[in-house]
Amino acid sequence: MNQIKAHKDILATPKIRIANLTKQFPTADGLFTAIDNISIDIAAGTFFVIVGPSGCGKTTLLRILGDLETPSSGSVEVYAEHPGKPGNSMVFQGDSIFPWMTVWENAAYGLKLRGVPDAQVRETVGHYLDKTGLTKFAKRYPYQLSGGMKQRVSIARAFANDPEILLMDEPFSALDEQNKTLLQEEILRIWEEDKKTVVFITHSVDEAVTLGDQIMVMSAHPGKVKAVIDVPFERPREVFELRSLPAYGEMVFQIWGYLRDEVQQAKAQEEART
Ligand SMILES: Nc1ncnc2c1ncn2[C@@H]1O[C@H](COP(=O)(O)OP(=O)(O)OP(=O)(O)O)[C@@H](O)[C@H]1O
Repeated sequence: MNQIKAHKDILATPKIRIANLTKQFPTADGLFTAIDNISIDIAAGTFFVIVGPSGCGKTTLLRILGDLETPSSGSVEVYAEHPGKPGNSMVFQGDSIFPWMTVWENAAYGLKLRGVPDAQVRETVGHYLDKTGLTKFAKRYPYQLSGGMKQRVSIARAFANDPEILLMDEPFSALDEQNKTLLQEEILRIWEEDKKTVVFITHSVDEAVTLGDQIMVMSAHPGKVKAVIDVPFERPREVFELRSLPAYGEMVFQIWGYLRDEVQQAKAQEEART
């Protein structure tokens, strides 16, 4: 269980504190180090994006933040501002909504689970279905939805749940380019409302620069922090406007500079294994 701190400690501390975090998995060949001594503080209200080559430990880190894995050593602390609210909500790539529930029921799931009064559930779910363009589809089941719409349900559910932190693992990676851009615009708009602390994994440097306040580049296995870069672009952001700025292209180029060697190293590691 992540350590949750009381409100009085919050002003003096970041929202998420990762300290000397290492994760090893037992394998047939001995211990495999997926994450190697990562330390980072994430301030409240930061849209924090993680990029790194395949297999560098991004998902493992997110799963530890989400209490789905335990650290081998070191610690992860999430500072709770509203005790009683859920610690985190996760959005994964691909299908992560319940196929037997309607859009509305899926979005309301977290709130109902913790006994939020019906009127408040109606208001909150109505708000996020509206924000994600799903109001008309509230009574549909997932099999009646496109991939982009299913991801919208997942996002509506995560925001409606109102967690301390939002964890997103490549939520748009399975979508086509147009849908991806639309969802990036939507998430920017929704996030702008209450600026929750988000940790977001992506393989796309463009997506990282479009969405993020800070970008952490991880090294190839074993996963370490290679660089943490502040993204200076003002908010609210418009995706196309932002992408037309020369400074945007320069930033993408800079992040690629950090990432390129790591991607090559990860490829070489993979080839050595096969
Ligand atoms: N339960 C496990 N047992 C053994 N090894 C594991 C386990 N979970 C993950 N790993 C290994 O740890 C490393 C990091 O995995 P992880 O899924 O966190 O990487 P990733 O950066 O998210 O990769 P990708 O970008 O391809 O999704 C990989 O080499 C993976 O095979």
